[in-house]
Amino acid sequence: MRKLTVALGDRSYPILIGEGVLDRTDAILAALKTPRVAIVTNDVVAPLYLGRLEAALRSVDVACDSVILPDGEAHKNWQTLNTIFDGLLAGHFDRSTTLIALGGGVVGDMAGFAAATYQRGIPFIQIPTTLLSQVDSSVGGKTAINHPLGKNMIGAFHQPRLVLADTSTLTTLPDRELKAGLAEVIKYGLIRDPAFFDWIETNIERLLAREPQALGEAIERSCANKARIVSEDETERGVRALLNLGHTFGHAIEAGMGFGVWLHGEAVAAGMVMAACLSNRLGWLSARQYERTVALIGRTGLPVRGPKLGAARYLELMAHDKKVDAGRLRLVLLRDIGDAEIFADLPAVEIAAAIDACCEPS
Ligand SMILES: NC(=O)c1ccc[n+]([C@@H]2O[C@H](COP(=O)([O-])OP(=O)(O)OC[C@H]3O[C@@H](n4cnc5c(N)ncnc54)[C@H](O)[C@@H]3O)[C@@H](O)[C@H]2O)c1
Ligand SMILES: O=C(O)C(=O)C[C@@H](O)[C@H](O)[C@H](O)COP(=O)(O)O
Ligand SMILES: [Zn+2]
Repeated sequence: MRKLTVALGDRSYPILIGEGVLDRTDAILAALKTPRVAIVTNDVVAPLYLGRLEAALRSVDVACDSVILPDGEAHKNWQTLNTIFDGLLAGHFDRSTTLIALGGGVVGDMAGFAAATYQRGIPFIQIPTTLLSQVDSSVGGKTAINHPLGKNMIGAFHQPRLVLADTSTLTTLPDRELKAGLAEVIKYGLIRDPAFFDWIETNIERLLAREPQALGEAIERSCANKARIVSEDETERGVRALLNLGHTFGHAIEAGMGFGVWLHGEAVAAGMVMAACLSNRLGWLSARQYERTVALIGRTGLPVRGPKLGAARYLELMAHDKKVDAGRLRLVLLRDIGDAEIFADLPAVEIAAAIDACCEPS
């Protein structure tokens, strides 16, 4: 088992990574206020892992109920969030209850937001079961739902008490979802960890073949990068914005195509290509490093081009980005592989040209 800590003073919490950590009731018990939990999951994950988690909890006398959400990004909205509140209220869950998110990033973001707001805030635990959620969304306390006009527009920062990333759950994950998770793994290399980028280049076939040792290392190095950034800047006043590389373009793709058509990781992959292309056009990222970026994303089987929505539509959607400051669009761009920076006041004509250059031909 691998263990990391997100260092946030008295709100610090452990991330346990490894095969079988879902059954680590000792860690769960240590994170509970009282032996009562509500598990939030979805109708794909429940038949796979809910019974096992419930049995483990009951074996140590923890009372548990569950709320099962419909699967998918299209359901990351108010209506589904309300079903969590309905379940919690109907079951007379009080403020001493701990909520457990069992599933991918959609379940984690929604359960986390429910925990942040139910009776003004209850503790929660993340048990991520997709690669993307194990390397990114379960760590750091960003919780949210979507709005038709934009991604994650309504949410809160609310840190979990514990993250249990059981790598054995990845055996049931579809290939498309595994690749989507690798987009966020590549992101860490691009924004701050050039040695990790080199390692991914060397090991991408092992990752795609789901070699446990390679996946474990990728998850640990990703979480270590994220934990460090979150510890430095919990609420995105500065360096945390770098975790948004490719996301301003990517969120436009997700909203523009309709939530769930492009997976988050796929949209981020195409968005990172756009960000790298713009960085190259502006003279910051060398042609060689731009080519390496596109090549690695392509070898992963992720899209290296966005859908042809038209640059004007992209820019319209990107204007809703949460990094917009007093009406000024801000984008994360690359000076080099492993060296990212946030920029404002970029020429719109250059942004549009990069989008056009990185979209599918009509
Ligand atoms: N909070 C954050 O910091 C953060 C970071 C990155 C992404 N996100 C959000 O996370 C979401 C994407 O997360 P995701 O990629 O995990 O998608 P997801 O939650 O939709 O899960 C992907 C699919 O895999 C299924 N699934 C989950 N675990 C499985 C398993 N072990 N075996 C088989 N199927 C399984 C899910 O039911 C779903 O159909 C987006 O909404 C994105 O905005 C949040
Ligand atoms: O944790 C963060 O900070 C991130 O930006 C991680 C991203 O991968 C994630 O997709 C996040 O939800 C995007 O944040 P948002 O604030 O743009 O919604
Ligand atoms: Zn993301």
